[in-house]
Amino acid sequence: MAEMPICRWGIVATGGISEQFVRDLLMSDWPEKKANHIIQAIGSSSLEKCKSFAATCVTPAKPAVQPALYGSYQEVYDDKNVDCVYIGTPHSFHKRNCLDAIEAGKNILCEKPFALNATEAEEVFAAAKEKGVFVMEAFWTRFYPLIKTLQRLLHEERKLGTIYRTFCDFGLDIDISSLPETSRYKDPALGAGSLLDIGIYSITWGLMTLSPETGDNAEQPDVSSTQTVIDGVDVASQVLLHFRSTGRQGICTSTTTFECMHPFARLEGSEGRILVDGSTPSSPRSFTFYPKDGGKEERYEFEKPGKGFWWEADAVAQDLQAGRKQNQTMPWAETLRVLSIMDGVRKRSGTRFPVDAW
Ligand SMILES: NC(=O)C1=CN([C@@H]2O[C@H](COP(=O)(O)OP(=O)(O)OC[C@H]3O[C@@H](n4cnc5c(N)ncnc54)[C@H](OP(=O)(O)O)[C@@H]3O)[C@@H](O)[C@H]2O)C=CC1
Ligand SMILES: O=C1OC[C@@H](O)[C@H](O)[C@H]1O
Repeated sequence: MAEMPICRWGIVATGGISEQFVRDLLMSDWPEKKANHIIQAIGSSSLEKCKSFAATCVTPAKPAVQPALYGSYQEVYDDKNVDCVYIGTPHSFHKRNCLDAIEAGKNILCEKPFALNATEAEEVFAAAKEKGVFVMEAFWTRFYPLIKTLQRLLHEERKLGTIYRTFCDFGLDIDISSLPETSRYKDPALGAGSLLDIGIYSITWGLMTLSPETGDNAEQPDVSSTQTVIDGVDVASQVLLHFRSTGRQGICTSTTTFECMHPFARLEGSEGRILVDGSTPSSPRSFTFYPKDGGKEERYEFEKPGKGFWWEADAVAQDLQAGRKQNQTMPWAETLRVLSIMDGVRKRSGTRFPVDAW
């Protein structure tokens, strides 16, 4: 058996998600741990900010290795001791950050959405292929043991019999008008909008539960959609997926105007239904199977100390150890599959980013 890999991370940006990621990786143990992680370097727009981030999230964990602290992202890319760069900037910077890291020969785990549109993502993947580095979208939810169990029950054990429909809603109550103009929830230049931020999870739930394959082998569903747009920012999206080969339908909704109800997802099939719950669709904790014949319900609960970012991080460490350039759970083609669905949704409602070609 291969030794447990060690991954030395370079963290790019010191915002909310970087803090959660770093705190998780500095935990000593978690369920099904498959790798060890070192926070090797941190880069920020300012050295002061970087130091303050490290004092808050790294120092209290007393790690054996103290990270190098930088007042720029480039120094992280250039740090010879960094195996993989984690990118936690707002969406609109992902492409630039990825290209810079690739240029320096670094492997990458980049936050969701991987880019503003599929064209941007293709550019990054082409550069990664050319340079021979690993790149993955940090779609953490897909790496939860809950998801793996659910997919096995649905697609291998046929727990629901013939799958008919999936409903998933991700709602957050965000008073966008009260936020500063520079907020990533408000500024279209930063990729603001409910679809790319949280609608991506509802679409992913539709794909994961209705379609057994991922990436290149997966069916691309027909899509219809509408969006509500206020001040150039979509605040509500409904995306309907239709898989021609099976007739399965996904009703995938999201909004920043209202917190979603719980359970947040319902899967229907010929043998019954499954309700999925957790704090948000990004972080599911349990699901319950209700048989159609009125038999006894079956509940599945999953332990999750911390936030649960280590599962994706472990997967990256294992891929790097094995010399893989893509991850099987979140391959490049799957990132493109989701982005092209979201491109279509935005095209239909006319929500454009400055970089969109249409
Ligand atoms: N997987 C998940 O569950 C989550 C994923 N995300 C994703 O992570 C990304 C970042 O989100 P989040 O951490 O909430 O964002 P924050 O606004 O909290 O932080 C973003 C950081 O990016 C850096 N940055 C660089 N340029 C800018 C700029 N012009 N405006 C704002 N920030 C800038 C800053 O760090 P510095 O100054 O140090 O360079 C800033 O702190 C998004 O793409 C989002 O979709 C977010 C939340 C949850
Ligand atoms: O990925 C995310 O999940 C949780 C949300 O709060 C956040 O806005 C989003 O980026």
